Amino acid sequence: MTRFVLASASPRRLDLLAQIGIKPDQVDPADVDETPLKDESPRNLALRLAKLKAEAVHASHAGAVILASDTVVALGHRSLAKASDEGEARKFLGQLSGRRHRVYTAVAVIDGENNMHARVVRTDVKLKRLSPSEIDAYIDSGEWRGKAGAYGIQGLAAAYVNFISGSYSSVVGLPLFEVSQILSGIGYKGLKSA
Ligand SMILES: Cc1cn([C@H]2C[C@H](O)[C@@H](COP(=O)(O)OP(=O)(O)OP(=O)(O)O)O2)c(=O)[nH]c1=O
Repeated sequence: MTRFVLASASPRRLDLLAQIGIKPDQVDPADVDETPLKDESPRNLALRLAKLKAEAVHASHAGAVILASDTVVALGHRSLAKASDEGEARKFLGQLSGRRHRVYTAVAVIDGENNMHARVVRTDVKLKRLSPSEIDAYIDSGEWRGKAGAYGIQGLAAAYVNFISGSYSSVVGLPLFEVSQILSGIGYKGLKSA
């Protein structure tokens, strides 16, 4: 069977792939510059970075299927990526508090013949209005680390999510329906059938 390489350091993405029966032959995270371009929309940022990550890893795995992804939380035209420290995480949570936002996750797959297949999935999410003590407790939990927008829907923050419309798995890090569609489309055989 064609080798499958996950170009991601995210443990969530590995778990999500396992959920649909995919165990990568190798995990080879991509190290790319995630700085947004001037006036780049959150959607375009997620798509560009997912493709960039796939391409960066593709070079060293000829003939393999490569999968990479990127998640961006969007508030209006603003992109909230991973918070770099507690102060930024606190700022992001304050901005998200009580407001609806969008989560864009892009997935990019390069097939065994070097063709790129990419999709972006939008999910709308709302966090309830957070009190200062709720923000403090969440910061103390450390769960904000390494997550776009400084929250993880799959953990403690689930208690604060009062609305979601779209793809839950995409918010966690990988839109499983679209991943499965792309992999079926390229004839990849490692999918678990439902
Ligand atoms: C909004 C949200 C994001 N996240 C995570 C998914 C991604 O891992 C992370 C966004 O950062 P990304 O840059 O998309 O990914 P990453 O740096 O973790 O891994 P890699 O680039 O190697 O693939 O935020 C959650 O786990 N739960 C959530 O609710």
